[in-house]
Amino acid sequence: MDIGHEPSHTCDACRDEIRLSDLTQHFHRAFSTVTSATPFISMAEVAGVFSSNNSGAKSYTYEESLVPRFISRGVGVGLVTTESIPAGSVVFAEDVAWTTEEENLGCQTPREVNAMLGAKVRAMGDEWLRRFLALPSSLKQDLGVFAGIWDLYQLPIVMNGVRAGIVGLNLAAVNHACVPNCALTIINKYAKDENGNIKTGESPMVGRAVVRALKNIPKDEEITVAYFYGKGQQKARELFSWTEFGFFCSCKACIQPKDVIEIAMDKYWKVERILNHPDTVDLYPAMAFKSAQEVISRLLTCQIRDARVAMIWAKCAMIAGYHSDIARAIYFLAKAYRMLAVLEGSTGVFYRQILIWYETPMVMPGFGATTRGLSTAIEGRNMLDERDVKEKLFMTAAKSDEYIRIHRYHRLSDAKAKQKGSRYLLLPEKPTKPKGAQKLLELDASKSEHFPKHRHEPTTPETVHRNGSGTSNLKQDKDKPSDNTSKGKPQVSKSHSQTSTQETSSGEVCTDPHWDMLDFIRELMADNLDLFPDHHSPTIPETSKKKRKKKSKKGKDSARTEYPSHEGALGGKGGDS
Ligand SMILES: C[S@@+](CC[C@H](N)C(=O)[O-])C[C@H]1O[C@@H](n2cnc3c(N)ncnc32)[C@H](O)[C@@H]1O
Repeated sequence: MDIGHEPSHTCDACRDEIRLSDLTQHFHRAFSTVTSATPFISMAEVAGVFSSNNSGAKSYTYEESLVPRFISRGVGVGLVTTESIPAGSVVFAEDVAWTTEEENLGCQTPREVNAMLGAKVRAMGDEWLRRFLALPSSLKQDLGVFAGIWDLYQLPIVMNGVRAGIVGLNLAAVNHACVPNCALTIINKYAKDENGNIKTGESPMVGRAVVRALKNIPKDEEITVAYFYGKGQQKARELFSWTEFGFFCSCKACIQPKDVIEIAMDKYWKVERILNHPDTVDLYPAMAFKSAQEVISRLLTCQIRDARVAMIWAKCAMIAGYHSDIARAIYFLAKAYRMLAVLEGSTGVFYRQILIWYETPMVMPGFGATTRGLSTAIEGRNMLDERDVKEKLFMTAAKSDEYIRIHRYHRLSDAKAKQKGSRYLLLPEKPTKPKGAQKLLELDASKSEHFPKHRHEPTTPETVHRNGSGTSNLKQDKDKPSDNTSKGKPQVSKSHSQTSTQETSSGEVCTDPHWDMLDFIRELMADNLDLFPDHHSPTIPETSKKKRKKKSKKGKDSARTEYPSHEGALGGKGGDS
């Protein structure tokens, strides 16, 4: 939808990818749909708020704070700010006139082209016509007044696979930059039938252009947008701008190439191919994530915060989805949509697509092809609240062909992380087989330690604390998987009550709510058959039976007082002990 080419369909560099497997095509199709301008009438209506024709609307934009100024011999005139513009602001939004390539080819002579463009421009209204005719052009004599101006100021775009050219009165002075400070979004208006449905067969009508600030733009800086998303090193970008747009890019990044930008652009070009490759997606997911992490950080370092970065986040989400890793997919999609909200506004087409995937990751193309990354949405949302998740998110510790599931990462406390040099402890994928009841309990205790803390889950561990410390130990326990051990071994409880809360030698409380809760309910059901007539005495593991024997010695009442909140939930008195 931003101007430029559709990577999979128009440029030579991308042509090979089209021949790749279905999956790659699927990826491309998914993105070409959302990146090309699609009919979106309501956005045009929303953008109407910013219309310069609307009285009082100008205060929402910075149109009045822009002046045309000579920039350089390479780029000619550009639009420069007369005051600073905060990131995310709409710099200007305006109606644009446009023609499709087909309409141009339909004309037999330059005179016909001029007449066709004249009709388009007149349709924009008198004021627009007047300002259009005031644009200077040396081609008026050769091509005719309208075509002469049009030719100099049009921006070529691709929409739904159709090549077109647009002209806007402010846009006419906005230059391209490979590292732009603004994002350009084009909104199309399509004719509607009597039922309000878009007449897809008809050429779109006049659309609007919205230019948003991608960063804080200081006074006296030129407003630039990406006519195309530059990738590769300067020579490659120059070649592309020449073949596709008819000028040798003379933006700052191309005139004075800096290593940091050149490396980022080159990496971006390579990583885009890596992320699109079906073998990477399927066989080398960790390599894909690591490459993505590197390129994102490089792009951001160069202040490139546009759809290129959002696209990488989105592609990572698709790779995670391919492996049923909902948690990572959600995180990646959240990153993408937050960035797109600034780029496109909350009603942008790409933004809306990503938001749909964020809400229902299962509808992403290719979702669930393998179950290597199996995780839950809750794990993903919890991760959004975590700091320093890079290691877990991008699986930096994994070998290229590995996939480390989210639940294996156990977050360490700051002190421990500093000591270990890593934020997470990587738990084994398949725990070793437990030997006897003791091992089983050990295993169970460790499971409960790294089980994701669900936001909306009842905070069982807090309620089972007997020492009156309330919530204080929950975080400690989470941070210290091995802290419930004394000399490296877990404190194994001897009685039922001790399995739930156990003071360690270090004075910390061990919690094992999941197992005990189940046992407790089973016991309750067994003891109250009249209340639970359907109860068929479930098979209780050996360990539980032993525990029960021991506990029966101790007495049921004591067990109940250990679990006041559970009892409350089951109709008992409840309350903290
Ligand atoms: C919409 S006009 C922008 C205003 C134009 N610079 C002028 O002097 O009128 C687009 C044209 O500006 C030139 N241009 C824009 N960005 C450029 C860039 N990065 N390098 C070189 N020329 C550029 C190209 O000739 C392009 O066709």
